[in-house]
Amino acid sequence: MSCTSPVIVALDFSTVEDAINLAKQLDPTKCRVKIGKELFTVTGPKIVEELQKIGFEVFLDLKFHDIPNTTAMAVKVAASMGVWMVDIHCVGGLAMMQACRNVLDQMNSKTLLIGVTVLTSLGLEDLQQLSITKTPEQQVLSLAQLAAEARLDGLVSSAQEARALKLNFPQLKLVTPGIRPVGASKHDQQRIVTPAQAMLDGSDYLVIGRPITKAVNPPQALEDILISLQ
Ligand SMILES: O=c1ccn([C@@H]2O[C@H](COP(=O)(O)O)[C@@H](O)[C@H]2O)c(=O)[nH]1
Repeated sequence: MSCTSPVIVALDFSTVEDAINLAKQLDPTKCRVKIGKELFTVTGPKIVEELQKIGFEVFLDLKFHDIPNTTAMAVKVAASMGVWMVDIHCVGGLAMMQACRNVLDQMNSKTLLIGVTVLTSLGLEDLQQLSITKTPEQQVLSLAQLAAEARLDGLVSSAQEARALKLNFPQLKLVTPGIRPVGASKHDQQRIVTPAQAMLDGSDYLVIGRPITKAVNPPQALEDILISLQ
């Protein structure tokens, strides 16, 4: 059965056992799962297969960023593993994003290609330290313009930028981490939004890690978030 829920649970774990143990508590019709750098580095591709075997659609969040050929070949391998979604950094540039789009088109792949704009852990001061004089929203919008030109399927941004992105790029799916239920710890995130507000503002997918995975009762934490969206 395919998943219609907007929630993507970030499985940020350091062992296959911990990741599978958490995934098995969740229902694949109520969320998708995301494999990030920590889990993939420790497990390699077998974790993708294991999660697919128990019914989950997988977002492989490795945020590829390299020269066009290297990035496109990495995206090709990810797509051949049957992942539902894969991401690349928009700051890799237009040619890099186009190379990734082309490789997926040549394969007739259905894997969604998503461009990371400005990480949700970054605020205005962090951008200034990087010699970026734009606000986070201005920087997100200018990277979104390039991603749209490269015909990406969507963007990773904070839900704080969702309204402006949906207005200007209605064709792009918005994947938004930095989601925090009211009262939850921010941890290392800066540009946070509640699940309900993110959906109201135009997010298509909510990436949620610690508020679910570190909860005393992870399936109940997911259920509470889904109820808050009704
Ligand atoms: O801008 C970004 C891009 C990716 N992420 C990833 O999302 C999750 C968020 O986890 P939380 O525990 O809910 O903070 C994590 O895997 C990040 O690598 C992001 O946070 N921001």
